[in-house]
Amino acid sequence: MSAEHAVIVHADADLLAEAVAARLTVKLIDAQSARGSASVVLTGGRVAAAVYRAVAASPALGAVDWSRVDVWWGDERFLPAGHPDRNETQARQALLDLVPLDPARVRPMAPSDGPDGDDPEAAAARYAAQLARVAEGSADLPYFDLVLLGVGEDGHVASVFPEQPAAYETRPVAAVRGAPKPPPVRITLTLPAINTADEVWLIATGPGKAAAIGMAVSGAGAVQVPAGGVEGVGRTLWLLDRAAAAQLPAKAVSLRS
Ligand SMILES: O=C(O)[C@H](O)[C@@H](O)[C@H](O)[C@H](O)COP(=O)(O)O
Repeated sequence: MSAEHAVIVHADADLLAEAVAARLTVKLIDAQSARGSASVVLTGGRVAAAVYRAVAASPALGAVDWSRVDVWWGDERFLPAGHPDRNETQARQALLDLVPLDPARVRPMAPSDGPDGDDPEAAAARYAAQLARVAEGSADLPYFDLVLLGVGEDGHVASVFPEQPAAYETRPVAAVRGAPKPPPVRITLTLPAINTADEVWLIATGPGKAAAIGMAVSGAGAVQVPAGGVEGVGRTLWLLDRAAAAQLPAKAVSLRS
């Protein structure tokens, strides 16, 4: 059971992106001061991209030792390298190419024109092997300080979509075919892998997410509403704007700005 579960609501999408960017910057700094490095798992989507842009524009950007940040992805659209719709491409353009990361510590999921060609199952297995190589001891996964997640209108997180095979998956990485959100072919960490993180932040804006978030926070099952199956080891944060929080009971909201 997560040690802490909180729902923080900000006035609008712009303020949310700035607040999450500030929170992310401090989280990286605190992780580095505690462990010597910070490990973050990125996601895709419009809200995540807005957060990355806000981090890049932050006056505190240089307070992070970017050379000691490990970057993973929670999911990826299975497209050719450099494709503008790849989550890696979006993260690099918004933030990663603007900070002095150690390239060896940035680990994108394989593109569809990479070593595994257009075989997403092989690419998923490759990522699982990469994760295991960096893991300590007998673990299958490295330590994740933080997993960032957007939330879909249907309650998906990463590329774990309701009622799809990845929602039942127990292995850490899965290939996704037939995703309802284009593109149809993806690679994703599964909920068991996501839930090994010390913290997981679910970040969403807009009225279109309100119903799924209301169900997820109220205890909907992880297969029907994957966002409802997210549980960080130390902390689970819902970081929302007012529109996305509109169907939450008042008692569910920890802070409203
Ligand atoms: O590949 C993707 O698009 C993401 O991994 C996906 O999980 C995204 O985070 C949500 O669909 C929310 O996207 P928006 O923030 O754009 O609504």
